[in-house]
Amino acid sequence: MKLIIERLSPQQYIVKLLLILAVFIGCYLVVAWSSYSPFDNSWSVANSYEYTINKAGFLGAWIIDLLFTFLGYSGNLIPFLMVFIPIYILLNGSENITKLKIALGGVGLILFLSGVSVILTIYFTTSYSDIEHYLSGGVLGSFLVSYFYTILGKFGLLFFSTIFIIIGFLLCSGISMINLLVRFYHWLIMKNDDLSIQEENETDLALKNDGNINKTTELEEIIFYNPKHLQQNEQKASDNLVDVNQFININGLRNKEQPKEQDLTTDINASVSVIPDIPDNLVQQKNIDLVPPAIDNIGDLDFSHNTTEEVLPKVRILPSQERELLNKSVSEVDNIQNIIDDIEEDNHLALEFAQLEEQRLQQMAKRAKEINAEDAFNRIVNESQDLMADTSIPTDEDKNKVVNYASYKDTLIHPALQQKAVTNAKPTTPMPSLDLLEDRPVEAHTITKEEILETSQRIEQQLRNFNVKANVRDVLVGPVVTRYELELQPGVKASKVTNIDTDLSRALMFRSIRVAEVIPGKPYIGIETPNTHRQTVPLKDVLDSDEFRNANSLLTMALGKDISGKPVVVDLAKMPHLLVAGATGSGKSVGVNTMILSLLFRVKPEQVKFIMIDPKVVELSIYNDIPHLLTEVVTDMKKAANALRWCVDEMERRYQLLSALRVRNIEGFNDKIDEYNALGMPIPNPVWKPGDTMDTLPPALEKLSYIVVIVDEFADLMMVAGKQVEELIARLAQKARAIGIHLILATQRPSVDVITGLIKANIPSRIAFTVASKIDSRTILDQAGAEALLGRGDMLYSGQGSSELIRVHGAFMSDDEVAKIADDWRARGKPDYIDNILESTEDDTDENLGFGESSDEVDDLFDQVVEFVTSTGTTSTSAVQRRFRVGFNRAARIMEQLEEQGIVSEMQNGKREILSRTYTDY
Ligand SMILES: Nc1ncnc2c1ncn2[C@@H]1O[C@H](COP(=O)(O)OP(=O)(O)OP(=O)(O)O)[C@@H](O)[C@H]1O
Repeated sequence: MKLIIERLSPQQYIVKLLLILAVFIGCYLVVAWSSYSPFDNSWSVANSYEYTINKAGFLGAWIIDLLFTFLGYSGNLIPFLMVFIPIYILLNGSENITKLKIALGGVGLILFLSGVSVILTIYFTTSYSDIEHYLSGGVLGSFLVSYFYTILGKFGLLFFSTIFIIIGFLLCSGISMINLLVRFYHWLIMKNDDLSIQEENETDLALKNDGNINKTTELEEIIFYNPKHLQQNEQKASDNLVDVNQFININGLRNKEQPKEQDLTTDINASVSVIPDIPDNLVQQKNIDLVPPAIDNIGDLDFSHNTTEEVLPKVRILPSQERELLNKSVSEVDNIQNIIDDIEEDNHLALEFAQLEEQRLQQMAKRAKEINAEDAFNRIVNESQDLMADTSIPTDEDKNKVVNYASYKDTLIHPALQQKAVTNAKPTTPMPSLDLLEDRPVEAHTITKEEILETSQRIEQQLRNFNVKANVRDVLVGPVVTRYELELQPGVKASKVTNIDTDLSRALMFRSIRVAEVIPGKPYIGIETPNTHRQTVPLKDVLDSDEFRNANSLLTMALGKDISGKPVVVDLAKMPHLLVAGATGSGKSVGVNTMILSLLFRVKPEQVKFIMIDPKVVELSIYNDIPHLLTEVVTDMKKAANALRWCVDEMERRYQLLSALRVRNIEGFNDKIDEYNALGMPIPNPVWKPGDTMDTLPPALEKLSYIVVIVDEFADLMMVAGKQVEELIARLAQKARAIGIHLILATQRPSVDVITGLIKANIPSRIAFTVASKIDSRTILDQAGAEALLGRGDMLYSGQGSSELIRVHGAFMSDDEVAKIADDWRARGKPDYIDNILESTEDDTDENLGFGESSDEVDDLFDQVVEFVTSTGTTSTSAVQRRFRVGFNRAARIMEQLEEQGIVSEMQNGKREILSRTYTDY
């Protein structure tokens, strides 16, 4: 049993002692009250007996008589109040008692008793001259009534008495009316929760005991309990020293979604990973006919737990499979030879089958000849041969070569090295189906209500040790973390809790905790603690949600699930650019893939195009040749800078088009094109010049597609061409929103030389995965928090410059799933690459790009540009570009030279200021 030792000051000791004394006096009065007789020797009556009837003696009789005389019937309350009020105070923290509280309590009691006495006098006294009134409202009631009756009347007396009773009660109890109602509401909810959990437990236990349960129920709800653990939990609950805070509202503890039947074959893979050893007595054989898991899964077993006690109490598992799997781990590895023998026997059977088939075909050919249907027969045979090409049966001669050559088919390239192992048939559905993603089972929660209540108490206790008084109000059990929502005592700053987060996580023995200072819509702060067993969030679950399906925007992307397990869906068009940063291995690539796949499930190539930049080569190359690409995945960083430059040029071109059509954005532009096409009057391209294309007349305008530029490792790009890239990105980020170009920049180096002030100022939406330090977190989000994340897709999202952070558990998908979707799109069409995206323009040769260039050489146009800048007051690189008809890079380089010479300031928030208008000074 755990003891909580509190240190008390001498004053607190005295208060406690007085309260205990009051309880004893109260008990004495209760005895006196129970044996009170109006004929006893007492203050108001004197009888002829020598002895006292009252069991509490003369004193007891005397006090009770006094109470009755002065307070009437309400005197009955006093002995009981004397017992219960001190007990209540003792249980709820006598250290909170102050003189003011005592004074208010006293006043409250007087008001309460006065109100009650008046009401009793009015309703229970037949006549004011009657002696009875001593027994109804007492002297107090009769005095108040006789004095105020003429002033207030009966109604007035009743009205004020009721108000006095309410005010008196509130003052005595020290609670606010609103608080009272809120607590009552919480109590009601808790009760419902208790009932449903009890029902659930009963169902589960019934299932466990009932051998004749029907199959569907069995498939949906097989939950095994470790009896020892249950016992421990019961013990724990009864051992709780501090009273369980009955107003804690726990949400999300139960899994709302039950696994589907088809999930059950894979269910076992997830379940066994936490079960090192299940005692035989827990294993119940059920007659479920399911495919046994592949032998590879044995490798997934997690043997890090040493005892079954550590195994969490509720585990969703299929017993027959689990036993099979465990047996296999030992026996099948040894019996590989047997398996090979089996395969050989299978091949033998296959050969026999082939021979029979051949005979059958010969007979059919003969029959076809007889009825002159040779053509039809040949066609059928050819089709079926095509179908069987992949599964042709080896002959005896080939049998020995199977291992070496069978899978090469018609090519000399090893299948592992083939870019596209299979050429898929063109899919029939208009968009890729979600069936391409794996069905991953919903994993059961392993945290119990008792654990939650115990942790709540530990959190409150630890906070109290740090002089923070707070009470846990709500608890939210999510897929990866549990959030305890605490109400801080008025006047306590949330930052006080944030400052002690490390000490708190050590004291509470959690790997890390995160303090959410603001919970939108609630007056609480949140303490997020990691769950012992984290659930994976499957991408399919998030994409298959109403939130994703019903989103209107074309550029809607799913991120994962929030703390309560609700899908989080964001709109890239509104962001309008996104910065993703996190330490290596934190889940960035999976996160970026989630975003790309969300788009690939929604958009057609003509609607959205991608430019993918991937210095790591392996991350995005899987998307090569999908029809959405504007150019092949860029891995050379010099070319990547050209791609960004192309985007800037495209942006300028689009702005010209928008202004020619007098529309404000890409949506307006596309609507206008649709409108005129529908009228049969396609709009000729207004910015076309002869020679731009082979046409002799301006070609008709087509709808513009959105362009999403994804950079997987932004730091590499910055290293190769820092200044240029920074400026290009700043220009795109500032202006590209209206014309539909959006950037997603990911980096694993969240330092200020990569995520520069200029980039941050222009990219308001950020995602931070786990990082090493608070400083890194501040670099990304402008606030701490990301250092307390748990890795593997755990992220904080801050949208459109908002300081409010949403914790999201990223969706997960395997590389195979990504490949399947990319293959699906490849089978639908070929990309239409634009040739010059990666090429540098004439004046943007390597030298001019700034790679290896000497900054000492002043550009030929330098003087003219200075004159232009100082005379017009413009410092925009694009203005220089237009005025002098040079490429962006050259113009940017000249501006840098102007900066070096102190003529213009350095770029701040995408702008430069003119520092000197008299160039002759230099
Ligand atoms: N949402 C997720 N759910 C579960 N596991 C995840 C999730 N995201 C990532 N992981 C796990 O974390 C590992 C690392 O993820 P990922 O490769 O995306 O990290 P990264 O930040 O891109 O690393 P690097 O920068 O080194 O490429 C993955 O192999 C995967 O096992």
